[in-house]
Amino acid sequence: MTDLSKIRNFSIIAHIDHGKSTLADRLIQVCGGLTDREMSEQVLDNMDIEKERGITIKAQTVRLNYTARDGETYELNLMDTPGHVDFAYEVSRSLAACEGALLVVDAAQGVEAQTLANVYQSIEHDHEIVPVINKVDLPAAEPDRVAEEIEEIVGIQATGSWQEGGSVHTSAKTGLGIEDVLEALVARIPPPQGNRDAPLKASLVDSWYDPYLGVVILVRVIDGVLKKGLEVRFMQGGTQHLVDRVGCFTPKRTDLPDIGPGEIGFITAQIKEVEQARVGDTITTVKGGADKALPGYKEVQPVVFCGLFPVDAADFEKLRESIGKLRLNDASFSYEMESSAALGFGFRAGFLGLLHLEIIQERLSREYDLDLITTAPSVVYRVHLGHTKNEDAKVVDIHNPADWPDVNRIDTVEEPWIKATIYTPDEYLGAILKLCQDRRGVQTNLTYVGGRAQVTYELPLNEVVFDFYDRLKSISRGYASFDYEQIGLREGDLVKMNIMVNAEAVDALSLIVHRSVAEERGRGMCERLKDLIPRHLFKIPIQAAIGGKIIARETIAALRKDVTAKCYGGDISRKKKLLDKQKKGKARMREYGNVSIPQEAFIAALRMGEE
Ligand SMILES: Nc1nc2c(ncn2[C@@H]2O[C@H](COP(=O)(O)OP(=O)(O)OP(=O)(O)O)[C@@H](O)[C@H]2O)c(=O)[nH]1
Repeated sequence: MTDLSKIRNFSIIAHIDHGKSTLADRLIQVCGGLTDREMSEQVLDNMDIEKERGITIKAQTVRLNYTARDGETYELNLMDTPGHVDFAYEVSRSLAACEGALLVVDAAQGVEAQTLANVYQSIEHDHEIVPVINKVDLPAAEPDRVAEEIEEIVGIQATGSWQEGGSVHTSAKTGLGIEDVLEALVARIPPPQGNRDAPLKASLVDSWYDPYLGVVILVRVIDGVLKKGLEVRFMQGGTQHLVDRVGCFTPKRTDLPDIGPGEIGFITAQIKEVEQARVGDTITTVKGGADKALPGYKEVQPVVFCGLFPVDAADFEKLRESIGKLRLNDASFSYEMESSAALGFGFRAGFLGLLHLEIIQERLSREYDLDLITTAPSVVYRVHLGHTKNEDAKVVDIHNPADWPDVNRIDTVEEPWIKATIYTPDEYLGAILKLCQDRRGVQTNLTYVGGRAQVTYELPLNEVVFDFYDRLKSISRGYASFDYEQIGLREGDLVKMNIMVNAEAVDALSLIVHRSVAEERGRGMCERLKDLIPRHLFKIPIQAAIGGKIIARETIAALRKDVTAKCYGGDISRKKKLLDKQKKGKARMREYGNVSIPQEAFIAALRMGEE
């Protein structure tokens, strides 16, 4: 157990690509945590998807021993935090476990919106923030300008040398300035406080499933000592467990005799499901435990929902198994079985946000080799129902258009809103304002900082879950950054729009939309479907309707005659091949009002496209 004054707990805040992982690797290398060969792989981002998309999903912590220039050896705990708004709660729990943070800013790019959100959180946790201006080796680097920008935008000192309270200049690539980062950490980040003799209080920072160890729990001990063999109680979850392993990551897993106050480490306790080890819970001893849990616990609720269906109906069991496995490691997404006339059996799943949805979807297709159809994402609507002869008035939360109540019973509908902060080079501002305006946004602020604009909008979440982020990226050629937080429910004139093919409603294409944009969306959808559905022998009307009212219509003209009949006269084997091919094709079609709709059409129709 280390003397409290020799411990430093910190996290790294950085915008994607500003060099967080590279810097972390360097810190590990300097502290001798790994050999060169082991360093050849980036250590902190360990999932494929994280690597490819450059996003850290699960927090990992590394304990480093650093012998400083003062001759003392310090225990540095580096807490990696997920870098995306969808995981804001996990971020807040990780930050709460630290006393300080490194703020890494690219010397050529400067401060970005997403960095800001995390910095503000860090400031809220009373962190000592050490600015690190990275990539000073780049020809385009302007460390002095960026230092001024940090002062101006973030409001912390960044000019001057790090010894004077300014920023550390580094190149994580060449290794320049890495020791200065470690010295600045030791000198400027305060040591943790805690009482070894008080009842045990440890904060559950993160948990994940390990096939060999079961659920691994990352903890920050506040008071008391965590040891193997201790009977512990999870104060929020209400369960009891026997601690059977205590340790840390260096980054290799290393067993320890105990974890004392101020320290970060992991425990295992024969827990089978991450659901039982909820982030934010307080761990104490069964005997003589603490009587009050640590503040800040929150149960996370999914906010974005969508249907997940296998393209090949025969894959349903495989999908069920795979979803179950993923859920073992991620208690924040939920799912239940759903069936759709168009898409067969599948699941309705809930996510923390769009990125979370994409990650799960990608893992299902990549790790489990599943071909999936995802229905349009939906948010949770609060619907107020009036009373009827037989039923009292009541309030229901709806996240599936299929469950939308009868219009006549609906009094009012509320929808979730967000506050979005967008940070963009000037030249794209006009197009971005238009996009926000088109999505029912209400502008609340617009400021300019060093040739870039920061604009805040209040937007209905349902306008954002569609393709807002993709559109934003495409109109700003990738330069705009976007960040959001939820700001509660507001009443809205929301209606269910059905899409009918040959007079039959296609359930998978139903949407909840605001009345003001319904016609435009309906028209877009009908136009796309017209191109996506092959011609049949009869005329096919495609309609968008709200209740009984048709708001948009397209017609697919009939094929005049059976053109295939005469093409393939003689060759039997060729004809057979063709029939086989047709049969396979049929399996991927869905019948609606006698119309065969190719599977691809659903996917393409749901893509909002470049309207
Ligand atoms: N020239 C230069 N490139 C750097 C430096 N530090 C990192 N990079 C490069 O910048 C890119 C992003 O670095 P990462 O360390 O993956 O960035 P990150 O902030 O961890 O990004 P995410 O993990 O994607 O959030 C990589 O191609 C690095 O090689 C540096 O000091 N100089």
